[in-house]
Amino acid sequence: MTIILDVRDVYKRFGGIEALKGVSFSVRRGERVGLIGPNGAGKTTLFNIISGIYMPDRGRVIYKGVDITGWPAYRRSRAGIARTFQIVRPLANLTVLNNVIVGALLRTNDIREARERAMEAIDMVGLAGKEDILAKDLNLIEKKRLELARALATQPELLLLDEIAAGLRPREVDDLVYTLLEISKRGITIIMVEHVMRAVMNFAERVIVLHFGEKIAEGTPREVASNKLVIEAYMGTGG
Ligand SMILES: Nc1ncnc2c1ncn2[C@@H]1O[C@H](COP(=O)(O)OP(=O)(O)OP(=O)(O)O)[C@@H](O)[C@H]1O
Repeated sequence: MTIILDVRDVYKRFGGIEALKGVSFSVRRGERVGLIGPNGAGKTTLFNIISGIYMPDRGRVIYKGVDITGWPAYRRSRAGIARTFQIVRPLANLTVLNNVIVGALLRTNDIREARERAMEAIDMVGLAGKEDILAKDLNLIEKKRLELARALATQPELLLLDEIAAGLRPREVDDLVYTLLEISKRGITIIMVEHVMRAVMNFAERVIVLHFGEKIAEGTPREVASNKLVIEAYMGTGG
């Protein structure tokens, strides 16, 4: 199986805080990976480094065999790396369709193609029929689906989800995981940063655990859930 992403010995410091201390891992094409860890473990920082918002102090990010460590975010987006954000901020006064078209336009300048991609993405996330609703009139789960559609409209090969299940009820979490599994079946590689264990355990094939900027465990959801270091990390911080 081909490796789509290879994070090699990545370090990142913010002033006196070492947010990442030599993190390495690989992700296979089409894989579903969960990235967990207590608050402040470095998960979002790692996403920011993969998506090009931050540069690492040391280490490399290899995507599809190419060293993209120095690439700006827009270039990574065009190369097929997309992400959703922890706090969903759709353009409130635009319709669902126009919000997703804005996403699609990151990848193409052709408005007709952008519209087509947007309609496909809206369908994939289960918002078909809601194209003309204003984003501000959606409920939380619909806003999450819209955020997902905006990322999908860029036609990603690698999708980074930052706490997409936060704030949802268990039933909504399960519905969203179902949608994500369907998206994964299309061959899109997904890395999920998540505190909602119900989502990670039902979605991920493999889970990577960060704690104080270091990878402390990696394995199937069942393996990491019973890992002593992981249990101690969560108990120690209350995270
Ligand atoms: N831009 C920044 N400036 C200063 N410190 C930062 C910055 N971004 C992250 N940090 C610090 O780096 C550490 C890792 O933060 P990060 O947000 O990556 O953790 P996280 O695992 O995503 O946490 P959470 O689960 O709470 O979102 C924290 O101590 C945080 O305060």
